[in-house]
Amino acid sequence: MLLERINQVNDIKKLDKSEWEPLAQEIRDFLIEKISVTGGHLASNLGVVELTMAMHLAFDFPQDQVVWDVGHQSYTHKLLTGRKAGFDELRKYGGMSGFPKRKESDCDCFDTGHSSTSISAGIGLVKARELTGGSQSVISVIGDGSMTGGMAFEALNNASQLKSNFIIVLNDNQMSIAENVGGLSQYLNGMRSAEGYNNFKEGLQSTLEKIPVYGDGIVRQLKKTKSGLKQLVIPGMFFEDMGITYLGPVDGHNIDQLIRTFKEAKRVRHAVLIHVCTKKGKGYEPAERHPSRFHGAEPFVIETGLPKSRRAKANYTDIFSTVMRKLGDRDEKVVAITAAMPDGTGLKRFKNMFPERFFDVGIAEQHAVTFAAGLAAGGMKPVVAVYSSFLQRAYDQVLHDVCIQNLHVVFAIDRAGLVGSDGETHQGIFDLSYLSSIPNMTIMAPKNKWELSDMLKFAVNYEGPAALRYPRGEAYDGLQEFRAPIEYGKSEMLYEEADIALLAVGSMVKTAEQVRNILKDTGYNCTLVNARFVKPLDEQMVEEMAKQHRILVTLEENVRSGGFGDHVLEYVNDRKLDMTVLNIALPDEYVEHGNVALLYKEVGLDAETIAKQIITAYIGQM
Ligand SMILES: Cc1ncc(C[n+]2csc(CCOP(=O)(O)OP(=O)(O)O)c2C)c(N)n1
Ligand SMILES: CC(=O)[C@@H](O)[C@H](O)COP(=O)(O)O
Ligand SMILES: [Mg+2]
Repeated sequence: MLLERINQVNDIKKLDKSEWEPLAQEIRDFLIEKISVTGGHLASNLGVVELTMAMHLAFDFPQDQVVWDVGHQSYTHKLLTGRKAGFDELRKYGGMSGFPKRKESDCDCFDTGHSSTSISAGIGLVKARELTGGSQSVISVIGDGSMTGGMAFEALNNASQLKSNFIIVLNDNQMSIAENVGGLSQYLNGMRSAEGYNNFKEGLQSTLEKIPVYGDGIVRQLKKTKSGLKQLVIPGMFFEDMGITYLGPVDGHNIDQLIRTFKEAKRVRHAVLIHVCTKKGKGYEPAERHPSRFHGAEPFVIETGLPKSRRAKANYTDIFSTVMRKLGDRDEKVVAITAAMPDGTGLKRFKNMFPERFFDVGIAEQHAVTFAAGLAAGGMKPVVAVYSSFLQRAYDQVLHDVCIQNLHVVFAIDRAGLVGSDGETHQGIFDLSYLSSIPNMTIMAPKNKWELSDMLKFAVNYEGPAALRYPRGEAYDGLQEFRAPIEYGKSEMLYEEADIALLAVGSMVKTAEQVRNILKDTGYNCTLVNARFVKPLDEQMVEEMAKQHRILVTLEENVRSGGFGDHVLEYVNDRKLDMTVLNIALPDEYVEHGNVALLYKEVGLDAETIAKQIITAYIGQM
């Protein structure tokens, strides 16, 4: 086992060249075996095994610095930097993260999780190197999908001004999570076909040489120009024209070729981009065949590639998907937008049924939102389906382009709340705070699967910006008996008693039901209200509750700061209502990766902890 000899950074350099290929195979086997148990980002990692090995052979970590874009493909890097044992606890609470983490290793120089940040961070490291007189290499590794994000373009624009070495590795596997889309992807496809390019170049050269008297001279002259014939035959030469040297395309599974190219790249005295072509899922047939399915895989059976457990119940994404299809059918004005996540957001079925009304804009949340604003201004009814943590990117677009103009854009915010294994970069725990500060915005959260359906229909028929947020995972199918029509700004009374009132948002209604049962078993009366609307606040309901309750408990799966509870508290204080408010929410902290049920306990959002807190607060009122 070669992997037994890889225990710390740079151990790979002690191997004989003949051992590189067998090591690549062992790394693949290791990743497949471990991820089949823990789950994780398999396909992207299988694609960059040789690329990562070549980097570790050509550079010296931790002196040299690599920034992994998104970071979901950093597993081989982790393996080669002394973290082999961490794979048994990959993405588990207290275990190794699925993303690069500075606190985990000095070989991780920058934390990532959201896409398209690596070139900006890399430029920052380069400038810091220049200012401190360092000599290390700085490398940013970015995928073709992540390269479609606006930040990457902003950074390229800036990188072209660098006067010292900066290496950008563009890992082109023709895939985002789904197939990569758009003009850049087409452009890269053109460059990727190296054979076609080389044939064309040779064909062009021999045609030119045939021109009597002048032909040879033209060819000589062209070869002298900065990028020679390439400049002539590749339209635009986007990177070179910007002042960034382009090297490639390079076979990303050929370690020799990669090392040679890295050596060449190190000599460049400004920014250089190496275009590396890889196969997503390489070496594991199910992942090669279904790279999207194995992008972020649940535990699976290695022999078949099938998930180890089948979901018994529909999740919120499934419900959203079904209702969107119906809405698309009923109303030709309904259009759907995703930023490179047709599968994750559940828009794939809408795409298949209404391809002309479906838009995958690439990993470009900011553009997605302003594009939706344009659609709304043009009379359409756009639904932007997006994960809560990724919408953070588009705060200004929501405010400036949608809400100031009061445009009718619907935000279907999936993965709102704790998402689990992806950890702090992906927890959707800020949206209630960042959205509720924006005038004109309406915010809803469903208590169960039927309410998601009702709220989506309501939002699509409402005039103005409307957001609905729902969590990752299984849709709650309890409380079916409560299905009053959605009324703008109105909450829903579920159980009316006295003394203690629970006012819960979305996913926390289910928890509040459990809390209420615990409290009742302990001998306390307890009202339960489903908030439904986070904005506007149902002030009338709050006033009513102040009449019969000593304590009002707000419950939300969002940070406390700026969240629903904060607004309720503000109202109660402003009106001097005679009632104590207890805000149950997430603390002002980032929540790390781990199983969601466990995380709830850690942050005090589980029913038992909440019930104890309420009893303590209530007794304090006696
Ligand atoms: C801002 C943001 N939006 C969406 C995502 C979700 N996401 C994670 S990886 C990925 C695709 C990345 O494609 P690429 O960079 O080509 O890497 P590959 O998986 O193909 O190696 C997407 C859309 C994200 N991490 N960050
Ligand atoms: C790395 C990344 O951002 C995505 O792959 C994310 O992990 C997907 O999360 P879901 O599994 O919740 O769709
Ligand atoms: Mg890709």
